[in-house]
Amino acid sequence: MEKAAVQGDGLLIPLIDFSKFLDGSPAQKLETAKAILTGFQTAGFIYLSNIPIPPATVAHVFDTSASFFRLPASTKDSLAWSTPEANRGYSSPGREKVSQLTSSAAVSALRTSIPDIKESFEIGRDDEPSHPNRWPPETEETKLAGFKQTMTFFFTQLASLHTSVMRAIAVGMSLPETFFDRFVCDGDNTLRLLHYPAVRRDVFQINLGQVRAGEHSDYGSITFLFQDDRGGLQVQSPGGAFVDATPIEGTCVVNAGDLLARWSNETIKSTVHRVVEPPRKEESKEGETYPARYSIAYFCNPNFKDFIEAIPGTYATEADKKYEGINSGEYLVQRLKATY
Ligand SMILES: O=C(O)CCC(=O)C(=O)O
Ligand SMILES: [Fe+2]
Repeated sequence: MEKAAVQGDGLLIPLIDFSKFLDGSPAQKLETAKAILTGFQTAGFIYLSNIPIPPATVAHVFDTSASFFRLPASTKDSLAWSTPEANRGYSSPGREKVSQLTSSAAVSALRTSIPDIKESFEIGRDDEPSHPNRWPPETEETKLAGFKQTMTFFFTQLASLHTSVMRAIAVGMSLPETFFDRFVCDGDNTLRLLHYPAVRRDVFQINLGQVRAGEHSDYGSITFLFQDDRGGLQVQSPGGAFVDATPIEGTCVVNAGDLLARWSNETIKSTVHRVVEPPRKEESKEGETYPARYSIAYFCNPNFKDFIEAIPGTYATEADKKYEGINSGEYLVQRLKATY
């Protein structure tokens, strides 16, 4: 049986060895698929170990990301994120305020009062002529040689992992293993590099409600999240408390997004999470700083062209369907419009 990665206040996030789905016996494969589905149905979050992406690859992406964020602000600003339709480029601290508020007026009011302390860089699929990626220059000065290649390679590896995890969900649901393949084959996903700059500890005392990333749920099918060892990610329990999702070396956090919750007729949960100041290790002193935190999120979506309606087996009769069908791309753009 799998172990718990996180446990507290009625929240249990399982730690699952994904190699048992990919390379295990038929019995191990089925057991792993069921554990993955159960994790998404109960916590909305799982941790996966032994994913088929080598730790050295992930470490290299983290190093490359840190080099990007060291660029001068003017260079980063020249690559600015432009529109929800493109959803590519750089967002300076305060640009995006993730939250559960849906009116952009309410989000704007919140953004000006307590902006998230973070900057990010979004990369989409690179074969989209109408929405080109905003690649930074790979020159002597930028020290970013190989940036585009590193990121596009990682993007492709994660697109393939998306397909594999959706296969596990299909097997868990007793659907044909490749049921979701045709819905995720386009790779309409977003790789987001995240940097939470070093911040004085007292900022969190002075501004009540100050966070590194506000509470929110993700929008798409599933998100893969790689975090460094700083900590600060928290996941909301069924009782409403925020529980630390402590980093575990060699694992990746995977959470279900709102569109998968809707697609599964709410049998899968899209759980609220946030990033706060790291857990206290010793008594804090005025003026001390928390070091920078880096994370990498890969937001997966059903193909933007696809129409998403309740997965077979998640409803008994038409009347049990909780939502109308919706186009995947339109859904995402509508969600992004509210937060930028
Ligand atoms: O940085 C993290 O650990 C979480 C980021 C996140 O939840 C997001 O960008 O959607
Ligand atoms: Fe998130």
